[in-house]
Amino acid sequence: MTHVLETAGLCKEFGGFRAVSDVSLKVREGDIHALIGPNGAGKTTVFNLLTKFLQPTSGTIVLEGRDITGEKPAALARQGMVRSFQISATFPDLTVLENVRVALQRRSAPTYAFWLPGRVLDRLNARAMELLELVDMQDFAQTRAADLSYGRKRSVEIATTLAMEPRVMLLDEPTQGMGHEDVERVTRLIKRVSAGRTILMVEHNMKVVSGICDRISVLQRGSILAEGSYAEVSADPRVLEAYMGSDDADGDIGAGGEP
Ligand SMILES: Nc1ncnc2c1ncn2[C@@H]1O[C@H](COP(=O)(O)OP(=O)(O)OP(=O)(O)O)[C@@H](O)[C@H]1O
Repeated sequence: MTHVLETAGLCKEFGGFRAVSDVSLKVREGDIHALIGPNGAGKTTVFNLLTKFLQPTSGTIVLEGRDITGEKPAALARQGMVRSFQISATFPDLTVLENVRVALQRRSAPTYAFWLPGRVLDRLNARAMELLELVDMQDFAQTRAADLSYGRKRSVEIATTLAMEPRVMLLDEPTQGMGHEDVERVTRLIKRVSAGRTILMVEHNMKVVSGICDRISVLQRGSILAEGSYAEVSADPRVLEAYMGSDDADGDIGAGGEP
């Protein structure tokens, strides 16, 4: 089994406080891998380390065999790892199609071009429509991004992330703040766009995790407590104990969470 993303002994200290401690994470190629854990466990910090928003105190991060520990965030996208929802914010006054086209343009011509030949624009529009179809947003192509519901905005963000052609996609709480219908729609969407790529996501909603994730790493107090399938980690007494007394209502792994 090939590991597309691997950390070894990853640590992050803030002042004297160790938020992430000796995390060795192995993400298998093609998996949807979830990072879960009670509030304050260190999920966001690990995510920020992986995407280079934070520099580790010690440890290494290897992407597809290359050590990326010292890389800048922007360099990662060129190397095939893209984080959604942070760098791919939508432009509210542009239409959905224009938003995806801008993302495609950024990928194909990083230097700003004022004018594009018609045939280039046609090609970008055709590809943008393909991506919108992939996320079920083709009927909203001419809608202003600002006029979309929250869940549909996130679908557009997934399309703009896909425009970067990521082999590894990092999703930071993709269903956070969504109603039941949007959660189901975005969950289906993540499953669909996972074809041919690897996804690592921080997710609190256990229905989403149990429904689509192949492998789960459970963090507690900065360290990996357990790893495995949902069935394995949800049956692990240490995991149940870690969630016990946590105010992480959605993440109450002990409350079941079958798809
Ligand atoms: N910049 C910082 N400075 C100091 N402490 C920090 C900083 N960022 C995070 N921490 C601390 O590190 C620990 C882990 O935080 P982190 O946000 O990574 O947890 P989390 O698992 O993502 O939590 P949540 O589920 O609540 O988002 C917490 O105790 C937090 O207070």
